[in-house]
This record gives sequence, C-alpha cells and structure tokens, in this order.
Amino acid sequence: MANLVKYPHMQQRIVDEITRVMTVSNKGEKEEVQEEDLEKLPYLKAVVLESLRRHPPGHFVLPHTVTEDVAFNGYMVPKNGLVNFMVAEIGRDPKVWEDPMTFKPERFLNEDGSRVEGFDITGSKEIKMMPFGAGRRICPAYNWAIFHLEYFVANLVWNFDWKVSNGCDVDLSEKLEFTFEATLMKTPLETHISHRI
Ligand code: HEM
Repeated sequence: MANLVKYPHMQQRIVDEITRVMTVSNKGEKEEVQEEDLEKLPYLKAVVLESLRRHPPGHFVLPHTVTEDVAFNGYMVPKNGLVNFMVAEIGRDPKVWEDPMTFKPERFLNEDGSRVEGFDITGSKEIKMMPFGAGRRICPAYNWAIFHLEYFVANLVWNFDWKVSNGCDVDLSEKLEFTFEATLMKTPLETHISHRI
C-alpha cells in the first residue's frame, strides 16, 4: 500500500484494471472484488509479487540445519551446522534483477501486460526470490497469503483513494523487528483516504 500511495499512477492502473472486469450493481453500488475476479487482474498480481520481492515481510526464513557434512560452492557446512537464507538480498540481487531497488511491477508481466509470465514463487525450477522459503519447508500458506494480499489490496484500492497526507512523503526505508522476525516501515505510513465514487 505504501508504494501505491507513493506512486499514484500504479494505484490508478489497478483501479482501471478492476474497472474493466467489474460491474456496478443495478442499485448503482460497487460490487466487491471477488476471488474469481482476481485471476483477471495481472497488474494487481504483479504489484503483490513486486512487493514481496522488494519488501519481503521476513528477511530470513526459519533457520535450518544440515543432517550431514555438505560441501557447497567451495564451503563446508558441517553436520548440524545452522543455515539461514538472506531472503531480502536474494530478491535484490543485481545479477538477477535489473535495477533491483526500483519498485517496478511490470518486470513480472509479459510484453503486452496481459499476464504474469515466467515466474514460479515456489522456486521449484530456479530461485530468483524466496519470500516464502523454498523446497520441502516452504510456507504452507503461500497461496493463501498471496490470495489475501491480492484480495485486500484490490478492495482497498477499489473503494478508497489513498493519497499522501499533506506535507508528508512516503519513506520506504525498513527496520528489522527481531521480536516478531518481521520487517516494518521505519516511518509509519500516513495517508489521507477518501471514498472512491
Ligand atoms: C505474506 C505472508 C507470509 C509470508 C511472507 C510467509 C513466509 C514464510 C517463510 C519465509 C517461512 C519459512 C520457510 C522456510 O523455513 O524455509 C514460513 C513458514 C511457515 N509459514 Fe508462512 N508466510 C506468510 C503467511 C503465512 C500464513 C498466513 C500462515 C498460516 C495461516 C503461515 C504459516 C506458516 C507455517 C506453519 C510455516 C512453517 C512451515 C514449516 O516449517 O514446515 N504463513 N512462512
């Protein structure tokens, strides 16, 4: 949501995309964006994926241990050695992502923007980002979480216009909160919200 407040053209593109697939009821009321509508909203999905890449809620997965000595890329990880993964760094690797620090949802879309293309969040073919981990211990709720992110962002933006508060800017810098193992905004988001008619 912070990126959609900072970049109003992205917020508007989601609204336009929803407008194309939604109907207004015969009472003139807006319908709620439903689960079955979400698959017709590729730009919305791209925004959610880009958020998970650029601002993964956890910068690490749960710690794992190796059950035997493992030689990997010239390193030896001894049996029972604790291994963690730099989730945020993986998603911001300039060797893999062009202009990685820029919030650019289009990177997940095909050329004409009609679908999310060539990307597998489970990392079963290749790992370019892993906000939910990867492999056997991947977050079992990853599909559920993505569905809820799409559902909430769609309805929040469809019903309300989110703008920066007077005199404020959106600061996207992060702070790690080890108590909850989560990443929070260093400066909490302040917005002005009005009903979208
Ligand atoms: C955006 C939301 C979420 C993110 C980014 C996320 C991310 C993660 C990550 C990184 C792991 C560790 C994977 C690993 O160790 O390799 C994990 C594990 C797990 N997550 Fe999530 N998660 C999310 C939402 C949820 C939700 C909503 C639930 C439950 C309703 C959930 C349940 C679990 C469970 C049970 C595990 C442990 C799996 C295991 O150790 O086998 N997660 N999640």
